[in-house]
Amino acid sequence: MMKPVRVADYAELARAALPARVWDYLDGGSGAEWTLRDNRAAFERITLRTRVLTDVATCDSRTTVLGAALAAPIGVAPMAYHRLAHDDGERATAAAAGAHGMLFVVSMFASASYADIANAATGPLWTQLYWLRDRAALLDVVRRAEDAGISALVLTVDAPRIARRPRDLRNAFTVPADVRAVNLDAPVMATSHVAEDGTSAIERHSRERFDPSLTWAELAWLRERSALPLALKGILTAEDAELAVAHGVDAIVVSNHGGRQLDGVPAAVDALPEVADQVAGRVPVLVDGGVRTGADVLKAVALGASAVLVGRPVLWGLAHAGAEGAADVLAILREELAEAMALTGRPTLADIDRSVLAVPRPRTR
Ligand SMILES: Cc1cc2nc3c(=O)[nH]c(=O)nc-3n(C[C@H](O)[C@H](O)[C@H](O)COP(=O)(O)O)c2cc1C
Ligand SMILES: CCCCC(=O)C(=O)O
Repeated sequence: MMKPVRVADYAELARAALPARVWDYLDGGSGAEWTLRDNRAAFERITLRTRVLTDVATCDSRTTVLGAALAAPIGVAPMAYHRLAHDDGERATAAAAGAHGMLFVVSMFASASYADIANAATGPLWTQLYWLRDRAALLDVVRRAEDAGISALVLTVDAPRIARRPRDLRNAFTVPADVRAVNLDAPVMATSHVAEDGTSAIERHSRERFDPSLTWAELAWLRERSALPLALKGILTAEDAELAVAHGVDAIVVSNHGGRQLDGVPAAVDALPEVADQVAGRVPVLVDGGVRTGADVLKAVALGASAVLVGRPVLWGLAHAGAEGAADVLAILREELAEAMALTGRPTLADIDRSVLAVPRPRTR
């Protein structure tokens, strides 16, 4: 292939670089992958209203989210095991995000230590958590993150367990022995590496270790033990957004886990207005799922997002060319966002409101 010029170009490069079963784990979704497809289709249904002659000589995409100063309202979504994509793993991702003034949300299942990631980082780092049955192990991860200077916690709430993902079931997917979630103690992790026909080790592992009995009231347990800001990731309704604010959460990430949890929930960008309207600016609202172009970022901001998170494309870049590939993916998004701002006549993020959105075209499917 010629030099990649669109984020989507990196998908084919990554597929060619990775073993099929690893590609399937990164690329795949749950069920019939309807929600996975709709995350993209929903962005493509939204058309834009341009304004002209507004002086777009300088377009400023800088913003601050939970104290993190960003060059653009873009971050890397938490994803497990970046070393599946490239040996340099999360250290490369941290360098790439930092090079573009973007946020990196480190997964609880990162394959590099928080300390090593922080050493490679030049920008803000948050970390994602799953609520483990073993509270001591959960707290241990929080302490490691705090010690490394991580500045916010993102609790994922759409995964009381990891959903059935047909590709991983067919492949009996296991995490390779040399790729480890090193911020979790070995005994906690053991089952992720054990093969068993017709099962996914990740799904099995989540059933053993994640605590599905978590309720709103118990969030206080974590708040009492860490002073870091707390975001909830995986909110899709106004009701849960209101509960999150009522429980003192500092930010919300509207997400369907990249179409990897309940198949049949709406596209993330379609759920965003409901959540943003309910929250009404009380806390920042972020969104992830299907962001592949700078215009997608602009659409999300118009619908009320303070920032977007980008998942798979960062791993595509890593798989193709390590830190350089991941950095190029982020560079393309940043350049395309600046272009979308200029060509819609919105030179600042504050100018990007719903007036930039045309009435969505009717669905044709
Ligand atoms: C390979 C992979 C691993 C993921 N691991 C995690 C994780 O450890 N924790 C989490 O909260 N979300 C995880 N996610 C979900 C992402 O944070 C994010 O919601 C999703 O990938 C965004 O959609 P996109 O890939 O279409 O950009 C993972 C997604 C992928 C593709
Ligand atoms: C046990 C690791 C879970 C990673 C995850 O959230 C995903 O694959 O979507």
